[in-house]
Amino acid sequence: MQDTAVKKQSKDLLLEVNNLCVDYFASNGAVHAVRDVSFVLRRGEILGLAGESGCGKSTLAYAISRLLRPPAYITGGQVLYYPRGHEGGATAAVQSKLPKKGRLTGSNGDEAIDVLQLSPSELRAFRWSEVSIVFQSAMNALNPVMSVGDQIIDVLKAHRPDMGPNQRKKRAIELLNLVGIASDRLNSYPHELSGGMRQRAVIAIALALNPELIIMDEPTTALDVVVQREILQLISDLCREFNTALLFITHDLSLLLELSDQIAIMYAGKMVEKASSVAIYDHPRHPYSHGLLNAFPNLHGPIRKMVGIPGSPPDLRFIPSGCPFRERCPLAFEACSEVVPQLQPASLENQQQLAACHLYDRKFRPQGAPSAAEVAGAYESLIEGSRA
Ligand SMILES: Nc1ncnc2c1ncn2[C@@H]1O[C@H](COP(=O)(O)OP(=O)(O)OP(=O)(O)O)[C@@H](O)[C@H]1O
Repeated sequence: MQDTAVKKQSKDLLLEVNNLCVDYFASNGAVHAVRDVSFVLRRGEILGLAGESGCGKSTLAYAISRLLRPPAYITGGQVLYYPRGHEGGATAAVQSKLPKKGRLTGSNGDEAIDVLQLSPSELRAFRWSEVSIVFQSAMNALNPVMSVGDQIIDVLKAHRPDMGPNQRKKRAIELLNLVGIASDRLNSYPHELSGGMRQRAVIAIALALNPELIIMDEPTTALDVVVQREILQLISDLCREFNTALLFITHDLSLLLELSDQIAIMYAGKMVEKASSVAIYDHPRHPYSHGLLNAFPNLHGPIRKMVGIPGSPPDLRFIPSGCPFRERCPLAFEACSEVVPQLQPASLENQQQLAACHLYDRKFRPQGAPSAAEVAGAYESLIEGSRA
């Protein structure tokens, strides 16, 4: 029974990122923006990526979608994409543009595409039909001199040559309705729509070709809180309805708690914790995750005392030895400046909650992991100390 379950789970793999590294070769030194990041994303899963500004979230998203431009270079690692089977909803025209030759065998034994090796034409097919990308301030990226309907129809024209004009128009109306925009807005121009509606139109375009994965980088930051929540709910409902996986990036961890199945937390280019949203909310293990969780107001759950994290992240050109968070960590000890911690299960009870922190490694801390209260207390003392 268990074997079948494990096999089925691994069959659901959609994206596998292995030891990805990205540097910006700036004139004043190489900025190590993404450092040895590994994670998997399953079909239909919503993964939230959080971390302070500058920790490498956008760079990671650009690297996965092969949108990096010099001076950014991928200096190591692998991005594997597991294409859907024949039963999937993709159009045959689009499927055929993905390479058949040179496929690798992924970690679950299935055929995988090596995204970092795709040719420009394969990349175009991959980006629209398999992966849609919505980047920061996307709602201002709509073409101001084209109606929203025509912008959707344009995407269909380019990628669905099998569709006739009537089918394309019908699909554009269907997509607008899906995101809560009435059909009579088909001929509206972006300036005739509110910010929230423009963002909905962008989501409709992202969904146009039934992608398997949508990557969204801070898509709602320009909106007020109420509209932001409506849009997040819409995104989550649509992803659940179509079993679309979502990689959602924000610096606001509280937004991710409701939206995501899994949350990954980045600090100074590294992934420092990955777990289900419930586990992160109930008991964040990495001291950085704890600090981040208490740095934002939360609309639900018990009231938490907002404390913030004193100090600032390191310059990514000169990353300190050992744990990159140690200089701000209230519980850092000797090993933290000597050994780089690796992501590993943080507790025996939950092997799926991974943290890159020596506090959870018996080799370095034989007395066992600190309790949540201990981490909170250590933060309070740190803050008191920084005020004194
Ligand atoms: N063109 C560039 N040249 C040099 N360094 C860069 C360049 N673009 C980004 N960086 C640096 O790379 C690091 C990661 O940036 P990135 O934008 O990926 O972070 P982020 O977590 O997405 O931040 P934000 O939430 O502010 O978008 C930062 O330290 C940033 O200063």
